[in-house]
Formats: sequence, structure tokens, C-alpha cells
Amino acid sequence: MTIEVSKDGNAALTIDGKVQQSLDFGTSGEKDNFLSTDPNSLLPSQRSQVPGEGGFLVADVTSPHGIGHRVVFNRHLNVFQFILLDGSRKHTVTFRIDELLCVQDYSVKIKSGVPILTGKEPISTNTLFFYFVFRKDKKKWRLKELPVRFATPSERNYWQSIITATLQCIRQRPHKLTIFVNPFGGKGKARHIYKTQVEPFFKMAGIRCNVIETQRANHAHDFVKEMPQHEWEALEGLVSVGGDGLFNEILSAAIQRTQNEAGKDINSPTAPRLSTPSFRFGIIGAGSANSIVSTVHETDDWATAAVHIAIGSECNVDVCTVHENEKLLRISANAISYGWLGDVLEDSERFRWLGPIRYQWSALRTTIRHPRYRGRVQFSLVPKETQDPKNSLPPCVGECPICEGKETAGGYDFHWQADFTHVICCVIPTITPFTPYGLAPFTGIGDGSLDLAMVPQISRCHNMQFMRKVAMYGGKGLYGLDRSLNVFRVERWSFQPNMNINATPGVWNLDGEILHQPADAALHFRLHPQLISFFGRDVAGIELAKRSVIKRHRKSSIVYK
Ligand SMILES: Nc1ncnc2c1ncn2[C@@H]1O[C@H](COP(=O)(O)OP(=O)(O)OP(=O)(O)O)[C@@H](O)[C@H]1O
Repeated sequence: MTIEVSKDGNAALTIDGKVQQSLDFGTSGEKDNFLSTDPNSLLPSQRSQVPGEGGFLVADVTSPHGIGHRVVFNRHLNVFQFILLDGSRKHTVTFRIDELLCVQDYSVKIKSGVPILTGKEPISTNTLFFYFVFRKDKKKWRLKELPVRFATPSERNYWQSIITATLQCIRQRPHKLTIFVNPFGGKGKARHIYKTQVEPFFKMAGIRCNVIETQRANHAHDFVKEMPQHEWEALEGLVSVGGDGLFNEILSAAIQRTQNEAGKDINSPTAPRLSTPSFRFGIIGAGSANSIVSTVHETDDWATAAVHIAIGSECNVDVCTVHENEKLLRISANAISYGWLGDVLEDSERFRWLGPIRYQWSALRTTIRHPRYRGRVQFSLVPKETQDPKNSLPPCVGECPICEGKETAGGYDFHWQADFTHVICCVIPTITPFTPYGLAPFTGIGDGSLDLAMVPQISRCHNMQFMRKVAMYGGKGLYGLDRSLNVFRVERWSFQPNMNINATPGVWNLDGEILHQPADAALHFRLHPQLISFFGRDVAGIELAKRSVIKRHRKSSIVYK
């Protein structure tokens, strides 16, 4: 089937050379609008990211209310244009193919933008149902239906097959996913969340899902590490339905296996660049903190995360490896902190039975205890950091072996020995229920830098104020209020506790999990810029479409739906 557009603006719809329908494009100016191959004819927000194959599909259709429309599938630009033909005025709405989840010959019930599949939906004879995803508000994404009635069933079927084939060829769209569900994560609702808020999107997008319910801690980790080779090589995406802990298991296993197979030494903190896994990662936030998913999507909304996985959104995320000498200890894609925050996490583990309130309880207990940790932080800046630590860092406290020339700097450019209340490193901005505006002042999701904040020992009261301000204004806001904060953008850093002063070496809070600091060794942290690809949209690139001013004069259920 082809659409032939003649010079005088008329087009004919043909199947196998037989003319099915003649289309009148009116004035040639209108024709140019709808059949343009120039991306500049569209607003930036209407331009598809998917390269087109060329050609047009054009059909005159009706809405469910019998109002005439023309639908144009511009395969040069990979956009759909729905044009209201009401005789007096013509209005158009444009959708990109990237926003199209699927087309179906049956309607699906949609409740609050989330599909509800019963499996008993009746097939329609002439109608094609377009399911577009859209940004409902600043943060949440939802699904909407656009029913279009064609003149004949064969025309409808033809459109459906062409569009479905085009969708299947989009490189970003996953066809098969391996999904881990932690039935005990968060409030224990992960299974229900997956069934009701996530699976319907994947089913509609035609994604085949291998769903594994984790039976124990480290189940997902072992599964990924021991997956048969042919399955590993065919992987398109690993999705965790749980909290940050479950995601970290999957991430660690996948990165380690990728390096093993590529012959890279992940244990060395100075090894050359690591290999990027060939598949993407996704999270449905069904844990208690859901920090990573909240940071990537700015919300832990389940449907939003499911939408981005289903349409194959893609963003690259930085990862940090943690080493003790030449041994890899952990992998982090979120936040690493030592001092007060580490102690709060360790203490809170003893009060799990209290539920989420345990964090406030442990924060109170730790504040009363008022720990201080002497140690030495060493770091190297990323090239884009303009602040010189030598100008802002106070002198080292106590006997510093580097200042005294007894030890070398070990490859780091700067060091500071002090009594700390906090040493916090953010790999990504780190949005949590306690830091809704993000913990990090500068770093992005995949900007190739770690934010390293060093807070020397402060009083109990000052610490409470500090935590309150971080919660109220975020790291960025706090830095705006207090420029004396020791925050630097770094690519590598290390921490060595001073055991002459500290009775115990303290613990790390690594992505919400505890990591013990060895008494006699430094931990080294190394950034791997954009090491993984994530099912998440680069939020900076998306503008909310302005609402149509003519919405008040609603004439069409398609164009103004
Ligand atoms: N079936 C299971 N039984 C016990 N533990 C499990 C099971 N499945 C996974 N786990 C472990 O539970 C830990 C925590 O799970 P998860 O991260 O999903 O939830 P959470 O702790 O409530 O959320 P968050 O990490 O966001 O605070 C994971 O590190 C994982 O190893």
C-alpha cells in the first residue's frame, strides 16, 4: 500500500496498486504542512527521536462521535497528525511515535491513566485504538486512548500492521525483560504493584517478561551471575520491583559479570575504563526509600517507571565502585555516607520492628551519642571543578602523615585530616523521602562527577539544623545559603580512619545498606561515568506541551482528547 500525493494536493490511498480511497488535501499549503519531510515544520517538542523510514500513510477517519478527521502517519518524521475536518476550521494534534505505546483493535479500560486488562475485551471491526503515553503533570506519566474509526476493516488492519511493525523496529524498545520482584520489599506490596500498575503496560507493549520472585537475600544477585550464557547475551533489560537494596544486588552482579566476560579487572581502583553492560536497568520503586528511582524520574510513581520501561526511555547513569586495596567491596549508584548517617542506619537495624519511624528514633539516639570520627579524606577533582580546595579547606587536625612528609599522597591531589560528623558522597542527586530536593548540590545522573561533602565535627544542635536544612532546601539550596560548606566535585577519593583516636572505625551507609570500615585500611571510591544505561528519561529535555487555547470549544474527541 502506498499513498500517492499529486502536485495539485490530492492523494490516493492504494493497496497493491488498487485505489481504495481518494483524499482531498485542500490547499497546497495545508498539504505541505501535513506531508512535510522537514523536521523544522514541527515544534521541538513534537519532533520524534526515532529516525523515520520515509513515506506517508493518510486516511480519512471518524471519531467515535462520527466527526470527520484525517490521520497522517508521517513516516519521514515518525509522527502522527490528527486533523479535525469540520468544514469551517481545521485543527491538528501531533504525536511522536516515541509516545505511542501500541495500537490495538480492541479498547482497554483505563483508570487514572493506568490500563486495566481483563483479557475479555471485544475486538472492534473498524476502529483502531491508539495508546499514547503523556506527561500528566510535572512528574507523572500516564496512558491515554485515542479511538479512530476507519472506513473498512482491511484499512484498519493495514494501519495496525504497519504501525506495529514500525514500533517493533524502534531500537530503544525492549522486547524481553527479566524482572525481579521482592515480595518483602517496603510494605510487602511489590507483587500487587507489579500485577496492577506495571504488567498491563508491558503486556500492551508486547514485552515478554520473565518474572522471578526473590526467595531470599542475594537471590537476584546469584541469578544474574549464574544465568546461562545464551540468556545473558540476549538480555535487553533487568528490572527490579523492590527497593534500592534489591536494585543494588542486580547492578553489582551485572557489572561484575560484564567485566569478567570482557576480561577487565574490576578489583583495582585504578584499572582502565570498565565495560558497559549491553542492556538497560529499570526500577519499579516498591521498597521503603526508593531513592534511585525517585532521582531518575523525580517520582517513585510505579506507572511512570513502567511507562518509561515500556517505551524504552534511555538515560546513562554514573556508577561508583568501592575498593579496599586491590579488592572490590561494593558498587553504588546512589549515595555513600560515613559518620552520623552511617551510625543512624546501623542503629536503625536493631529497631526494624518499629517500621519507618525507626530512622527518626535512631537519629535521636545517635545525636545524643554525638559520635565524631577522625580520619583522612583524599580526593582528586574532576576537570570542571573550578574551586581550589587549597583556598577553602582548613589545615589538617592532629599529626597528619602526609603534611609531615611521612606518607605520599598515593595518587590523590588533595587531602584533609579532620574530626568529621559527616563525609557524604553522592553519585546521583539522591532524592529520598528525607531529602525531597536532593542531597547533592551539583551532581547529575550521568554528569561524570561525584559530589563529596565533608562536614567537620559540629555540635548536636548544629547537626540537627544541618539535617533540617538539607531536608528543607536540598543540598543545592543549602550550598546557596552557606558557601563555606566543603563540597567538591571529584572523580576519585579515599577515606582512612585514624585508629589512634577512634575506638571503633565506624560504618558506611552505602545505598541504604551497611558497609563496615576496616580498622587498618583505607577505602577507595572511584567514579565510572555513565557506566550503565537506565530506563529513564532525561528529564531536562522534556517540556510540558502547552494546553490548547481552543480546548474550551471542544469539537473533537480525538484532537482535544
Ligand atoms: N524474599 C526475600 N526475603 C528476604 N530478603 C530478601 C528477599 N528478596 C530480597 N531480599 C533482600 O532484602 C533487601 C531489601 O530489599 P529491598 O531493597 O527490595 O526493600 P527495602 O529495604 O524495603 O527498600 P529500600 O532498600 O529502598 O529501603 C535486599 O537487599 C534483598 O537482598
